[in-house]
Amino acid sequence: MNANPGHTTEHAPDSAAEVPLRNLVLIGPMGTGKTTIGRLAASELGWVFVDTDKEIEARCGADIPWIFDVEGEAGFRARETAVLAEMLGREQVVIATGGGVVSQACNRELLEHAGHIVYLHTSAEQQYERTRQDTRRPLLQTADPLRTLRRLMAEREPHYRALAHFTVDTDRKRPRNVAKDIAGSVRLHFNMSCSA
Ligand SMILES: Nc1ncnc2c1ncn2[C@@H]1O[C@H](COP(=O)(O)OP(=O)(O)O)[C@@H](O)[C@H]1O
Ligand SMILES: O=C(O)C1=C[C@@H](OP(=O)(O)O)[C@@H](O)[C@H](O)C1
Ligand SMILES: [Mg+2]
Repeated sequence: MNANPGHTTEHAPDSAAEVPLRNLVLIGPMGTGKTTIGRLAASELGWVFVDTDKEIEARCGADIPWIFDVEGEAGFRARETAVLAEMLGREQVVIATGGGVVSQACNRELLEHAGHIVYLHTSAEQQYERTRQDTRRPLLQTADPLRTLRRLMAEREPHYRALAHFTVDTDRKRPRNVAKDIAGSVRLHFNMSCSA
């Protein structure tokens, strides 16, 4: 019983899980601009930027093609889950994920408890145009990368859509403008003023 009914106290949450962390997570297929736009969105918001692929490479001391070659995709996915779990525990961070993050049920579960999730979408043709000169995506080193991109999209898109709070089409849009739209959606989601 409260002996002093007029007195209010701050309610301390029972566990850290009750506190919604303010972070932004970019999901979407290869070549939609998660890495490029994530960096710009972080600078719009004044938040820290992290890219799970870069973090995996830094921790492993090897690049993604090497990890796929030596450890297989399964080895890469295990590293990705470990990095994702750690990044999602941080505040005011923009996290660019790799396109395959939604392929693992454990990652999808982690993402369900993340902050604001934005799905970057673009056509398969644009994805192909943006990635075809780059040999650092092992899953696209196939005879027909456009077909691979379409197959991966068919498998993964239901997950992108189910997880996202906000979806942006990046076709024919400048990364800077997309980043501004995303920063606006973050401010709305967390009820932040422009200077927050
Ligand atoms: N909105 C955009 N318009 C044109 N090119 C873009 C756009 N966003 C990204 N790019 C280019 O596409 C390539 C892949 O972008 P990246 O950020 O690495 O994508 P992701 O991380 O989603 O795979 C880069 O060369 C980048 O400069
Ligand atoms: O779609 C995928 O499975 C992958 C996407 C890549 O990241 P980007 O989406 O940033 O290219 C990278 O994580 C790895 O090559 C696997
Ligand atoms: Mg990337």
